[in-house]
Amino acid sequence: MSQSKTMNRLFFYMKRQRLLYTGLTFTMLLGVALDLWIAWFLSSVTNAASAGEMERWPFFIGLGTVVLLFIGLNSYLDHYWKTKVSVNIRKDMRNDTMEQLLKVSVPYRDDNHSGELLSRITTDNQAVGDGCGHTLMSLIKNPILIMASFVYLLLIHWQLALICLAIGPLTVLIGGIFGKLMRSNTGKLQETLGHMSAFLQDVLGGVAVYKTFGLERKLLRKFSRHNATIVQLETNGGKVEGAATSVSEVFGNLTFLIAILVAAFWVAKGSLEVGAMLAFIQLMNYLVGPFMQLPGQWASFQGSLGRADRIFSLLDAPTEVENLPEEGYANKVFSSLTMSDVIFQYSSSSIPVLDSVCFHATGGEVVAVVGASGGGKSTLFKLLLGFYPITTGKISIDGINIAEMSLHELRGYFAYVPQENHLFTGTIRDNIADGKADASEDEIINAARSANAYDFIMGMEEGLDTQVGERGTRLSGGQKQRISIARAILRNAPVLLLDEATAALDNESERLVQDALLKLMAGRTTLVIAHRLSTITHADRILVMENGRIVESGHHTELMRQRERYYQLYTTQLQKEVNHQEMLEQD
Ligand SMILES: Nc1ncnc2c1ncn2[C@@H]1O[C@H](COP(=O)(O)OP(=O)(O)OP(=O)(O)O)[C@@H](O)[C@H]1O
Repeated sequence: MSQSKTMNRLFFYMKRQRLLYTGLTFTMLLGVALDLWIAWFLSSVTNAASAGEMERWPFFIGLGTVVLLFIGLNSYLDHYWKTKVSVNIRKDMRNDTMEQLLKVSVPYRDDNHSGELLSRITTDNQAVGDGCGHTLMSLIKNPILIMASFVYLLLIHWQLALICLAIGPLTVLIGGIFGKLMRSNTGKLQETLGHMSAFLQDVLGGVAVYKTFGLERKLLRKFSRHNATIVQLETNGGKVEGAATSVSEVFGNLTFLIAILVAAFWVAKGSLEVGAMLAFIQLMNYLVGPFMQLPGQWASFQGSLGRADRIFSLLDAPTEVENLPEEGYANKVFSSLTMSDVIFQYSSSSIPVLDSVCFHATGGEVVAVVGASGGGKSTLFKLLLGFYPITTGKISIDGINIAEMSLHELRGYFAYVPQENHLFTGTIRDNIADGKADASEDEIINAARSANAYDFIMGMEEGLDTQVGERGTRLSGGQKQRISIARAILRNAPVLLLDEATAALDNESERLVQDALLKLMAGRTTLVIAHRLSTITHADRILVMENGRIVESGHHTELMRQRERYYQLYTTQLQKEVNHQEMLEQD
C-alpha cells in the first residue's frame, strides 16, 4: 500500500480523536511559546544582572514561578493526551481488527496462520498507536519549534541565524534516506515476528506431543533460527537508527560549535550583548536538538506506517459477511436438504475433492456418511455450512438455493458437533450457554442433564462455574464431548451435523456420550460422519464416499446384502474389532 494511502486510512482513525488532537495542538503551541520564553528569560535576567538592576529580581522570581506552574501543567496535559490519543486509536483499531478476524472467510483463514494474524492485533496495534501519539506529535512540534526559534534567532542576529539554518537541508536528507531503510527493515522484522508468534502458538498448543516425542531440542533449534533472524533485523535497525543519530549529531554539534564561536566573536567585538548570546545558545538547542531528533522520529513513524499496512491488509481481506450475525440464532423449521451434482475443489488444489455429489435428506432422517480417510466427508459438511462456495452444482434447503440465502440464515439450520470439541476458555456454564443467546439457568441445567453431563459437573467443586482451561484442557475427552453436546442441545437447530469422534473412550464414557447423542438426535435431521460403522446400522441411509464421489447409498441391511464397498468396510472393521478383543482377552 502506498504511503499516502496508508496515511489516509490512518487519518480515518485519527479524525475520531479530533478533540484530543485539538487539545494537543494547544499544548504543543503553548509548549513552543514556553520554550521561547525560557530563552527570553535567560537573556533578560543576564542583561539585568550585567546592568546591576537588582530591583527587577522580585518580578523575575514571581514570573518564573507562575510560568513554571504553566510548564508543569502543560507538560502533564500534553503527555496524558498523547497517551490517550494513542490508547483510543489502538482501541478502535483493535475492535475493527477483531471484528474483521471474525468476519474473514474460511479460505482466508486456511491461508493465514492464526499466530501471524494475532500479531496484527497485538504488536502491530501497539506500534501504530505509539506512532499516532507521541511520535506524530513530536514530528509536528519539532519543525514548529525550529521555525519559531529561527525567527527569534533572526531577531537577535540574522547572520548567526542563517549559519544555524545550514543544518536543515542536511537533516531532511538524512531523514529521507534513513526513514526508507527503517521502513523496509521494520516490515521484514514484523514478518519474522509474525512467523515466530505462529510458531509459538503451534508449540504451546502441542505440549503433549513435543513432550512425548522428545521434540524439545528440535523446537528450541527452530526457535533459535527465528530468534537469530529477529536479532539480525533488530541489529540492522539499531545500525540504521545509530547511523541516523550519529550523522545528525555530528552535523548538529558542528553547526552549534561554529555558531557559538561566531557569536563569541561578535560579543568580543561588541556587536552582541552577553544576554543575547545566552538566549542564542538556548535557542540553538531548540533548533539543533529537534533537527537532530527528526530523522529518528521520521524513521520510527515510517515503522508505524509499515505496521499499519499489515493491519490494513487484514482489514481488506475477503469477508464472509458484511455485518456480524445475531448471536445464537437457530431456525426452527426444516423439511428437506438436497445436494445436486456438487463439484468442489479447494483453491490450493487442482483436483476436485467432491465430484458430482448428489443426495437428499428430509426432516427427521438420519443420514450417515462413511468412507476411507480423505474421501471428502468433512468437506461435505463444510460446504453445507457455507464455509466455501461450491464450484458447480446446487445445494438447497427447503427448496431454496443456499447461495441465495444469507450465511446467517443458512447456519441457523445447523447445530454442529465437531470431532475435536472446541471449548472456549471460561466456565462450563459459559461454554454450554454459547448454544443459545440469553439461555436461562434452567435451560443450561436441562441441556447438561440431557447431555449426561450434569452429574460430572455437579461432582466438581465449582459445578457449572468450573473453569475448563485453554480449549478445555482441564476436562477429559468424554466430558468435553458431552459439554459440546449440551451446547448443541441448547442451540435447538433442526439439522444436526455430527462428526463422530475417532478417539476411543472407555466403555462407560462411550455409553454416556452415545446416549447423549441419541437424545440430541431425537426429532432432528442428522447427518453423521461415522468412523465406527457399528454406531450407524440404524441410520435411515448410509452414503459411502470414496475419492469425492458417493459410490453407494442405502440402508445397512441393503448395503450388506449388496456385498460391495460398504460390506468390505464393515466386515474389515468388524474383523479388526474382534482381533482387538481377542488380544485384550489373551493379555
Ligand atoms: N482446507 C483445505 N485446503 C486444501 N485441501 C483440503 C482442505 N481440507 C481438506 N483438504 C483435502 O481434501 C480432501 C478431503 O478431505 P476431508 O477432510 O473432507 O476428508 P474426510 O473424508 O473427512 O477425511 P477423514 O475421515 O480423515 O476426516 C483431502 O485430500 C484433504 O487433503
